[in-house]
Amino acid sequence: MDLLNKLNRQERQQANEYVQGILRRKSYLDFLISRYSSVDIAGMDAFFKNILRIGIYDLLFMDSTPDYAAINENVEIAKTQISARSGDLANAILRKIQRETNELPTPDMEDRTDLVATTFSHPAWLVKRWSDRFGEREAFQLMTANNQRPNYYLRANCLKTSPDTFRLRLERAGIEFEESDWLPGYFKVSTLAEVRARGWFEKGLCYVQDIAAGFAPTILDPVSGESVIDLCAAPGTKTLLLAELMENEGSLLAVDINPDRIQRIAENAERGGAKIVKIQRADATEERFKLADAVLLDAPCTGTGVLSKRADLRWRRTPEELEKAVALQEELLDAAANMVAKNGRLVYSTCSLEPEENMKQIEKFLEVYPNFELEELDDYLPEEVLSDDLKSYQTFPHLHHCDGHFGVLMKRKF
Ligand SMILES: C[S@@+](CC[C@H](N)C(=O)[O-])C[C@H]1O[C@@H](n2cnc3c(N)ncnc32)[C@H](O)[C@@H]1O
Repeated sequence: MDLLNKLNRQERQQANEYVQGILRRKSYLDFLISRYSSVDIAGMDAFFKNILRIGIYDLLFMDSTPDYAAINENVEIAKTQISARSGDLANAILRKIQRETNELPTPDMEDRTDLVATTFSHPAWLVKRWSDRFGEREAFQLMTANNQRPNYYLRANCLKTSPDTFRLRLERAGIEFEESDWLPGYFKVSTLAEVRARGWFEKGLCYVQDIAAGFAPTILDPVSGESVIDLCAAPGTKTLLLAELMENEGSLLAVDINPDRIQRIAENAERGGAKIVKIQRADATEERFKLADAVLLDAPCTGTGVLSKRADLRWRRTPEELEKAVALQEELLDAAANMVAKNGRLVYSTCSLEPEENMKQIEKFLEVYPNFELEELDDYLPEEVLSDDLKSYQTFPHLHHCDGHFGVLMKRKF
């Protein structure tokens, strides 16, 4: 973290590109290292392995880095930071890979799951889970989408500007964008650098928010004067959209358990002019709140819908983590149900693709809480993201070209 703070903005972006990119391709890069190195990768010094990963990633996936720079710079680091011998070894490996770029070996493990996991750089348990569920072909498409550099959506902050004015700003600045027809005010861009350079984030004119992340506040549909609780709110991107939809009138309580993340809600609300936001640090499973007209539970989850932007998650999540997430979501849903006033609304959302965290979780909930009922969502969202009964949405990176999000809207009847 200290090192990151010493970098300027451009260097930070580049560091992020390397970290995310290498994490997206880690198994495949390691496969190449094991094929081209005379030293066994299992016993290889971690720093040296990372130098090789960067060098190979540079050679194969970074068009902006010339091959000679990819080789020389990484060889030099190995030489000066480790030893002359390591420099020689890095040089031999990287030069051979450069020469053979067009005929690189493909993974050839006997076990099918291992082979696919190495080829697509995903953990074996996810490969198995997704292949069983979607079939191999579609699982390949999903993993391929996860390995792409992500596009970003900018959402115009309607407390400070309008979609029309913001579109004009983008046009005048010569920033290429694609405007979504799913929700108003979302503009897809391929890089954030130019928007950052113009200071639009600091001025609160726009936020980075995937279009599918906008679905949950949209279906909660809060109006001016209502009381709303955003139960797992940090860093507050959905809170800000709620404040906008409420036209800054009413009461909007943003709750989160994490002290560092909660600070970011305050910063974002201040920047975006979301004046009605009150912030409370609390464990939502324990704290009692006044009944609200509408509650958003954007639950902590495995994040398997956002593996392109959060490449690290694929290596950190495990089946045990999935079980833990499901248990916490169940507790949070219990708590949320007791915060909704009669005739009030509850939205449950995740950025997961896993049924246990999504519809199966809701089915269990509805068995315990017959006073809640699912609502249809076609008044709010395009049918292409809705289930057949129109009562839930689920996006997939390979089908919808955005992050994978799930959500439902429930009404409390009695
Ligand atoms: C998916 S993130 C929320 C993202 C946020 N809604 C947004 O759009 O910016 C889930 C959040 O739940 C919070 N959380 C986890 N357990 C919690 C609990 N028991 N009570 C309150 N917040 C909790 C985490 O700190 C995390 O910030």
